[in-house]
Amino acid sequence: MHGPGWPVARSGEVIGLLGGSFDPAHAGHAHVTREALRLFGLDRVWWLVSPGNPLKKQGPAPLDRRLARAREVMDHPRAEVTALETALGTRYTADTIRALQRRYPGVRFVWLMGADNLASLHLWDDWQEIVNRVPVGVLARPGQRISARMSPAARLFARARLRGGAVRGLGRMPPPAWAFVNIPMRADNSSALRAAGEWTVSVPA
Ligand SMILES: Nc1ncnc2c1ncn2[C@@H]1O[C@H](COP(=O)(O)OP(=O)(O)OP(=O)(O)O)[C@@H](O)[C@H]1O
Ligand SMILES: O=C(O)c1ccc[n+]([C@@H]2O[C@H](COP(=O)([O-])O)[C@@H](O)[C@H]2O)c1
Repeated sequence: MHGPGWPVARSGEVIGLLGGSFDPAHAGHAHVTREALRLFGLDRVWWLVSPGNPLKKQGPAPLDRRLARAREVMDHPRAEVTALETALGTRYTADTIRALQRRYPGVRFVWLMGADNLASLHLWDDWQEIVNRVPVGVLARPGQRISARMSPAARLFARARLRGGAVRGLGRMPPPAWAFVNIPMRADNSSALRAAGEWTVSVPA
């Protein structure tokens, strides 16, 4: 049983987790979510709208505002926008995954991310534990394919990489298992939207 506000998942379901600042959410996030649902054999995807990326110095826009925008952008029956990290009181991904596995026993979680995050995964707290706890699905992003494939994480876990048709079974593979998919890429990014003044960090009066 989960209290109000906790997304529902049945035992045995495969749930992709897309963590991010979503400051603001954009069509690139929605695109990678649809591709992940299609390619990795996922039942659903939950967006984890972060209280704040632990590696970023500047805090993001208020959570409620980011959640509202994310819900406008992501409209899919099998995708859900959540503030789970705020509810769980976690900020680091390893802590979030441990907490979700405790709260949802029997549910299979898959960590999803763009190629830029694979390139810097080795800087995350307990990053090897993340890869050893859940399968990881990586989606191509412009300018990041080579840095991601040459990254410390890709090298250390080279033997755990799935290829070809095996990628479809990612969610049911025992970790460590990861896949990189060469989807049609979209250049959307939140930094550009902030720089263009389309998303101001200050709270509206
Ligand atoms: N266009 C995109 N293609 C592939 N992956 C993406 C794309 N945009 C975002 N992602 C992935 O979605 C997740 C959340 O991204 P995030 O909220 O940081 O957006 P962002 O556009 O990367 O933001 P910023 O420009 O502020 O760094 C990350 O794993 C990121 O790699
Ligand atoms: O756990 C960490 O050390 C860690 C370091 C950097 C980023 N992350 C997570 O990576 C996801 C993408 O972050 P961002 O800010 O690039 O959208 C988000 O869920 C962050 O919490 C996690």
